[in-house]
Amino acid sequence: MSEITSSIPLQINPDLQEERDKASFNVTELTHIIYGGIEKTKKRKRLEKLLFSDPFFQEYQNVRAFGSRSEYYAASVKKSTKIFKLRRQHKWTDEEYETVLDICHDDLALTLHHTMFIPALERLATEDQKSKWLTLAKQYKIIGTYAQTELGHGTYLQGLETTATYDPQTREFVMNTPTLSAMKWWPGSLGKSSNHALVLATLIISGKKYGMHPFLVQLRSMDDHKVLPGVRVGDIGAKMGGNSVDNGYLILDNVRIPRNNMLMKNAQVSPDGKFVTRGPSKANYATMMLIRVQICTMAYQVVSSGATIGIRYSAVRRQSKLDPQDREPKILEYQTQQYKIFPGLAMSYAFLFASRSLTRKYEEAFAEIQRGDFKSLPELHCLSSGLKSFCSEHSVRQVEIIRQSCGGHGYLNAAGLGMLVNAAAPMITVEGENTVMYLQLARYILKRFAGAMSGQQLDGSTSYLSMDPATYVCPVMSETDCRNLTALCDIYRYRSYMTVCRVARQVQHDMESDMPQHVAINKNLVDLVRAAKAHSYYIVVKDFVEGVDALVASAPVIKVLRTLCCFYAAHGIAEYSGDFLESEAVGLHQLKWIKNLQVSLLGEIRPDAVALVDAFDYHDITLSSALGCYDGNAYERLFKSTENDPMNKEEVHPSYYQYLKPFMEEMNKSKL
Ligand SMILES: CCCCC/C=C\C/C=C\C/C=C\C/C=C\CCCC(=O)SCCNC(=O)CCNC(=O)[C@H](O)C(C)(C)COP(=O)(O)OP(=O)(O)OC[C@H]1O[C@@H](n2cnc3c(N)ncnc32)[C@H](O)[C@@H]1OP(=O)(O)O
Ligand SMILES: Cc1cc2nc3c(=O)[nH]c(=O)nc-3n(C[C@H](O)[C@H](O)[C@H](O)COP(=O)(O)OP(=O)(O)OC[C@H]3O[C@@H](n4cnc5c(N)ncnc54)[C@H](O)[C@@H]3O)c2cc1C
Repeated sequence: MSEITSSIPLQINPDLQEERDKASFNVTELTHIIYGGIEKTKKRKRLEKLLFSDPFFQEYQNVRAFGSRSEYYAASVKKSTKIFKLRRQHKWTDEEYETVLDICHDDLALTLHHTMFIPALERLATEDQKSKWLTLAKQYKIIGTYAQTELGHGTYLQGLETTATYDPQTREFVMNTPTLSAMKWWPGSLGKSSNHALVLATLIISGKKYGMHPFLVQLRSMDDHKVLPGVRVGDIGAKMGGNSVDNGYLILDNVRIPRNNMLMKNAQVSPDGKFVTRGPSKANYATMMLIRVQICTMAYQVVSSGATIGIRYSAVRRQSKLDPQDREPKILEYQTQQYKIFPGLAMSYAFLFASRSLTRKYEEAFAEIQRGDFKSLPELHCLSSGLKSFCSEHSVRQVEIIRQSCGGHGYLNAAGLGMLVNAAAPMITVEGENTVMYLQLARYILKRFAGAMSGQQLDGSTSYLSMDPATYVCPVMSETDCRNLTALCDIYRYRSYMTVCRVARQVQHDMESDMPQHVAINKNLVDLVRAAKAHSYYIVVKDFVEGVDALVASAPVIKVLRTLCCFYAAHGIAEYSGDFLESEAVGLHQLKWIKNLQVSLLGEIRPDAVALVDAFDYHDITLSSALGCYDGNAYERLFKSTENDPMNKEEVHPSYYQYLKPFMEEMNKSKL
């Protein structure tokens, strides 16, 4: 009788325990730093316990893995409503609620209600409108979404075709979808869940267009959820990931809404049809900016989850031989394995500090904007556009590398990595496609560079563009200098300066050669994106260095974070060495030293790798990975996961009787 069972051992896998025993620092201390203090960590733990003591959250994982699209959506609606009810029952603050959403770590069917609908009402509605709709939305008496993108246009907002035509007779707006390409297409939670939508449409008064504005439109009956007259709405179909969300389409046919359903904080239409604006026209883009900032935090969560799975699994998986006399080593011992996974580990901490710094800047600027002071809006727009693109691009790519590093098992849904990559992939597209957002940053950088050239003193993230490049000497004079974080940061800064300078001069030269501006810009788009990427890389490295420098922590924690920071910076220079050489931020000698350092740091990080991911303190249900579980019993958990596979329900699958049996009978009878 075989001894093989799918029961999970109670003890931690000794291979993982061994890793934890040799950590050079206190993991709990680092966890507190990550979550913003001991109280916050404790609160998160309490919330985790409360949520996951409900068996539903475990069952949900099975539906997610094995259910049909419709079952998965239904379970996710259930999950959303459970969380909403718990929020009310326990009177969670906004911060506690955000923590719960982080713990849940995956798309809720009603996600748009809290990620965009409520924030949009908060930012775009007048106080009167807020007291009506925001209150209803926060009490879940209405469920809404943010319907901006159309089949024909997502990026180019000036191209949106949905119209809101003011009728002064009835004091209503008439909402219309004039063409196929004008139908709303993509908004999350639109297809089946929402009964209201914030529809972004072109305002028309007396035949004149006044740009894009937000209109609150009821889509479904509050009695039976049936679609209202003039509204056509549905789900747009299965996607690569995020299939718990009903991204939808919406067609409006002469749907009339009261005048007061236009959100009028930034622009108003008076009863007799007069249009008045307050603040800059881009104030209506405020919700997008918020989510761009949040995507940086999501990118941190994505890459740190991937790193946790990859590192824990690599510490319990043994394969092949290093020392012919010894047993098979943990795959984490292979330098190549470290080279695949440790960049994701270092990136996690880099993005933690960068997203924290960006969030702080956003909050400061938002407070100013609330007071009617918009001066920091352009800087914030460009910083958030660049970092949103940089963090999403790098995190998704890195998690895919980690998935590959887990060999065959990484390809299983039970590993959690494929689902993570597919769920995270849209971060690259949503809230502004990355290339387009990099170009927004590049446009800003070019203007600032031109300002610096004409003697303006710059401040904010681009202040370095007023540097005198002639004074630059590579600050790495010897191999030991390579560990100097400020020196590494200076190298990034100079690379960015030179990349910006080169493209700015090229654009200027092209324009001086009588090329129309749009032709000159398009001819240099690739280099403009390069400049935006170089700038964003510099900002992330700078935030990491400054974040570690400012940390109040024990010496071992500071030491390990400095090592990671050094590795992150050195790795980037090694990976993009062509750019760094071309810009003469480093010479060949420096590059060689930095590459040596990059590889030798792998060995320094190795003993602390497991502890560094343990510090993220992800709950097993949050990670949802047989390979990345805290106890390291990966094989048992993989085998256990097959029990829930509906394919294994019957000893003989019904398809046998339907197809295989008759086929085999026919084959057996055949004389050929
Ligand atoms: C394990 C953890 C798992 C966690 C979960 C994992 C994964 C989750 C994955 C994904 C889910 C992520 C998030 C979920 C939440 C929401 C879902 C997504 C919702 C959406 O997806 S919702 C639609 C978003 N859809 C866009 O995002 C459209 C992008 N397209 C634009 O945004 C514009 O169209 C633009 C900017 C390209 C051109 O706009 P335009 O044509 O009007 O302007 P123009 O080019 O003329 O520029 C004139 C002047 O405005 C300035 N300017 C522009 N924007 C500004 C702003 N915001 N603030 C201040 N200034 C701004 C410029 O800088 C310039 O300034 P200047 O003139 O001084 O140079
Ligand atoms: C999962 C998911 C959820 C979403 N949720 C919502 C939602 O809730 N609400 C909502 O309103 N929308 C939503 N969207 C839509 C999303 O915001 C858009 O898809 C996004 O803004 C990109 O626009 P697009 O699809 O028009 O891309 P496109 O602009 O068509 O991009 C296609 C290509 O064209 C290039 N391109 C376009 N313009 C330029 C340019 N000016 N310069 C250089 N290159 C350019 C891009 O770089 C890209 O390579 C969602 C999308 C997804 C995938």
